[in-house]
Amino acid sequence: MSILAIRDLVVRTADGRTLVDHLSLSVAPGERLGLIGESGSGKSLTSLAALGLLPEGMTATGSVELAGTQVVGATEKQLTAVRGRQAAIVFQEPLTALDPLMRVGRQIAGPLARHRGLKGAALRHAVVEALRQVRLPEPERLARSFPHEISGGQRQRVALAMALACEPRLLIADEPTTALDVTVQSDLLDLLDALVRERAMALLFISHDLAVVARTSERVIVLKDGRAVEEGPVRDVVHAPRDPYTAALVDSARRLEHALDRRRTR
Ligand SMILES: Nc1ncnc2c1ncn2[C@@H]1O[C@H](COP(=O)(O)OP(=O)(O)OP(=O)(O)O)[C@@H](O)[C@H]1O
Repeated sequence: MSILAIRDLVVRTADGRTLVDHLSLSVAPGERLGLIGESGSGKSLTSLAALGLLPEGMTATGSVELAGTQVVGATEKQLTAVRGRQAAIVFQEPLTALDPLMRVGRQIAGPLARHRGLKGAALRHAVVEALRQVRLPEPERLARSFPHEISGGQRQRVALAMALACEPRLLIADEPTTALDVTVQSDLLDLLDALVRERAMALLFISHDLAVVARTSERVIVLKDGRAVEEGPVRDVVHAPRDPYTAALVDSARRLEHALDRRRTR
């Protein structure tokens, strides 16, 4: 059974505009699926719909089954039972997930206490361990910091530690490295890849960047104007795109790669 099965998902605004248009996708346990498309293609709305987190006024129809729970039309109580434990999300901007006025350690302690029932010394130990698992140096010191006192890359690792605290079976990563500079981005992708493999977690990786998706995912779905235009193993899609839109994405990724290569050899 899939950990996430989306069928005929339609997301509309209150005034009736269709932003996601009959999208179907599924993620098997342990599978890594990439969702790619340019800005505004509906990637984020799809990821939010998967967790029942669509913005106020938007409606979803169709079916979104997350670990066997129907998310479309679910109550907040039903959603709370699957969020975190079954699936967790990391966003492009880690500050979205972090409270600027709370020390990092306390923020990670929240989900750990709720989901694992830890407290006192055991909770403090688990917080440090969670920070260590996302390869943060000096986790004891870091736990005492406020989000603004640490770097962007460190903040994204903290957001990742929070998402992993409940040991979800599916991690949704929505452009998690876009706000970071290139070397930090590369380190975070390596970390994400290692964590997903170590924990045999499924991954839904969302990005506008084909090179990044190729690095993180086995299979990819190409989204354009809220519709899936192509789907297949990453290798096939990159080497022999069938849809003209995908071909254009591949072409621009190649041109960028060549330009970078030329700069490197200069
Ligand atoms: N709260 C909202 N109200 C109205 N329209 C919205 C809202 N959120 C998103 N949209 C519109 O829905 C469409 C899809 O947005 P979405 O954020 O899913 O795109 P995306 O592919 O994730 O793009 P990006 O990479 O820029 O985040 C866009 O046209 C966007 O303007």
